[in-house]
Amino acid sequence: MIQTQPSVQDIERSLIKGYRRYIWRPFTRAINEFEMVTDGDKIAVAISGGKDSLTLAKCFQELRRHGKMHFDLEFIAMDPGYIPEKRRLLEIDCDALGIPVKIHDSNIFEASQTMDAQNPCYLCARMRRGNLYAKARELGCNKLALGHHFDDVIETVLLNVLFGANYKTMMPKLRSANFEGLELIRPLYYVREASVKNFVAHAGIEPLDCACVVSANKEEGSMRAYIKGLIQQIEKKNPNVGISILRSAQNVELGAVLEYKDKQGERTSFLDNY
Ligand SMILES: Nc1ncnc2c1ncn2[C@@H]1O[C@H](COP(=O)(O)OP(=O)(O)OP(=O)(O)O)[C@@H](O)[C@H]1O
Repeated sequence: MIQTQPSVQDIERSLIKGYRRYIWRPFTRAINEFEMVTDGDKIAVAISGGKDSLTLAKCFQELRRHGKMHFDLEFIAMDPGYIPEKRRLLEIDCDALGIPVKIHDSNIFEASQTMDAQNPCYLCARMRRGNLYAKARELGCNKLALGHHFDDVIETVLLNVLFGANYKTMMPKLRSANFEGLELIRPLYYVREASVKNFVAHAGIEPLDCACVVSANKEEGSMRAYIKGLIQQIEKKNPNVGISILRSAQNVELGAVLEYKDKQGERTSFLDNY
């Protein structure tokens, strides 16, 4: 439902005032703690049109305006083959939020379905990432910022443990293996999804939700929804469970695991040094 539209200035003010505690501070904390931005950077902010990336774009605009660092921004959106209404909504939202987005076309929806009709989502995600890196490079950027948030991070940890039989977190930043010199950053790392939802509703924006024409990522989607529900259940007993899951990635004791893999995939068993 589209609500009364506040002005861009009102939205920007609310981000650093009303949402200071829940969005602005955790955003700047992640930027500083993980050293995500340095002077001279040119950052491509990837906008899918969803609530998270729209919020991320506003955070970056405010950081450039109020922060001490000097950096450039590009706002990029890849149209993977959205239906015209979705494409239009993306344009309307960016316009209402004062985000000068550059939209480029691709046929990723169609290509991933043609190449792997059974499981197009995996391919689609990989092609999407590659496409965004390539666009960022074309625009002379050295960083690509994505809208993943705190809940994405902790859900990923549990998805990996409960369904993937591995312990892996989503990293706040990483170097691209295929695009040398490009880094991926996730500045909403400490921002809760609920806060993003509130902010976007307050801004009177109707974000794109699932714009996928396949909607075949049901399995991934339903597992993630299940994990989300699970975390909400546990939060009733332990409101800090989310932080606990996040912190678990900072407290891994190598002396108390059976085996671990290093960056090259080399395995070490506890028996090797017993
Ligand atoms: N078509 C796209 N164009 C540009 N960036 C994209 C696109 N799709 C995804 N991204 C980037 O990748 C991130 C993660 O994608 P994902 O599909 O998980 O998010 P989403 O649920 O579609 O949208 P959002 O994260 O914006 O709410 C997005 O936050 C955004 O930064």
